[in-house]
Amino acid sequence: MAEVSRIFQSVVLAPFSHKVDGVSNYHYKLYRRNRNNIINIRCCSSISTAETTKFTKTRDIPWGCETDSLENASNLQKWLSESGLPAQKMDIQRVDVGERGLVALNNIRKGEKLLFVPTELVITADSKWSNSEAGDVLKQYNIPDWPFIATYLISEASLMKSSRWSNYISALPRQPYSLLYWTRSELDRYLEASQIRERAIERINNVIGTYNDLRLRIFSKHPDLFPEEIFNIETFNWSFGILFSRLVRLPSMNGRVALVPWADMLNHNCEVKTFLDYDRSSQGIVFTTDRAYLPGEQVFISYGRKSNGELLLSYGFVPREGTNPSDSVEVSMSLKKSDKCYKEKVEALKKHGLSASECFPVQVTGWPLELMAFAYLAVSPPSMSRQFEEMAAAASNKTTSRKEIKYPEIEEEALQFVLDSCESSISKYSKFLQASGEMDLDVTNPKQLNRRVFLKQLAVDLCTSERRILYRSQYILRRRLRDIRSGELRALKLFDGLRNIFK
Ligand SMILES: C[S@@+](CC[C@H](N)C(=O)[O-])C[C@H]1O[C@@H](n2cnc3c(N)ncnc32)[C@H](O)[C@@H]1O
Repeated sequence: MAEVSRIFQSVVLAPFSHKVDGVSNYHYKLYRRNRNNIINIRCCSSISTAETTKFTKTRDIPWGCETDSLENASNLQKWLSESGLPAQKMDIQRVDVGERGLVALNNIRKGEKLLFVPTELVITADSKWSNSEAGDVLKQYNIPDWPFIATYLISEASLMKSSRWSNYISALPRQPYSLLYWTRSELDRYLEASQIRERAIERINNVIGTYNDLRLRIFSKHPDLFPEEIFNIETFNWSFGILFSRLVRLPSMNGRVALVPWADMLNHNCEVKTFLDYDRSSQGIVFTTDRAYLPGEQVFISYGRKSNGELLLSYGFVPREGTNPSDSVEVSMSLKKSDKCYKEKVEALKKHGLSASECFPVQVTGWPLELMAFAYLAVSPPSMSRQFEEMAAAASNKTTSRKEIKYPEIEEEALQFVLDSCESSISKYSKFLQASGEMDLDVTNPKQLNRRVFLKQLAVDLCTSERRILYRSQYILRRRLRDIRSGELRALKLFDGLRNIFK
């Protein structure tokens, strides 16, 4: 939900390399409404690193529910009202976008505050542990909020009815949607063209690294409090999947991260700007509507200004093409190894925390200053070596002054370099999109087929939207280059004309 996924990258305990000694293997069931069709998926999946694919004993997640279960949602609703949630103007219902969601019961005005979930009904790193001994041990280790809450959630879930959160946990999806649950071969097969594949692999490895760190440092020393049957990579994948798709950062609570039961039934809409926050006057979690809703309409919030790739990564869905104003595509750019100044340029980039290959986000509306600075550096000749440092600094977004740098003498080459990078990306997307019709011919297992159809559809939606942005950039770049070249041609003609006069 609000801007949390990126934070994870910096807070997980990830001193571990990508070497993994345990790999997860799931059996799970997915029921997914995709646009107008319901696709039913039941399959087995595994998460593995590139190097290792070791299958361990299958362990099912014994808590949570199907992603569209209304029965569990109504038990949650009942428990929340009994626990102090005020009467609501919304109800959990089956919806077209997001399977379950909150639907207006009455007219809701624009600018109205909704929800008022009391802080006692919110899960944070300060929540009371039902197993207080386990909580006390974990607190001694100074664990960051994400892995701390992930462990808390598993601990509470394992206590089933004895946990005060049992009605909440029973209404959480047993298999939340996100790229965390795609196998390595699925990521390679469907997302090869998109940079989001790298982010997904990094995230999967971070979760495994975090779990391994907790296991080595804490769980193995307290097996009575953290038994492996409960605290294992499968349950950690589940709890991190829940956090990625439901945790919110509350700006008015000093940026605390929290799981907010009931509020986390709200689905995302790219056009909506309102988000969840703590309201000091009512001392509850609220959001203020930025449009009116009629009874029966689904109410939405914003999970943050995220690209389609980021939404797929954390939440497992891709908005309809052209509906996400925050959509962007990561374009990869690399220095040429044959560059005479390759070493000096790499050195300059290194000083600013960059490497010879970098990715930059491109939007329909344009590209960042950093991308142009990297392009200038990539094409600059040895005679400009004194400017390498300045270019590398501007390519890194760490500089405080985000001044646009311009080198008219190499602008054409730099734009051509950006165009080449976009075109090489476009060809990867086109290759995938062309082949996607034939991709499933080799499927022999019908159960796998449904999953493949579903994942492929998500990948096709993502790749189509990312390629669309690149097409737009290609158009703008070609026009700029044409203008520069025709300007040069005019200047050349003028020069020739003058020369003829003086002759
Ligand atoms: C915070 S939960 C929202 C409640 C969720 N629908 C449920 O029933 O538990 C986030 C999940 O809802 C679904 N979702 C939210 N917004 C969506 C959208 N615009 N399109 C499709 N699915 C969406 C995704 O599965 C996502 O992982």
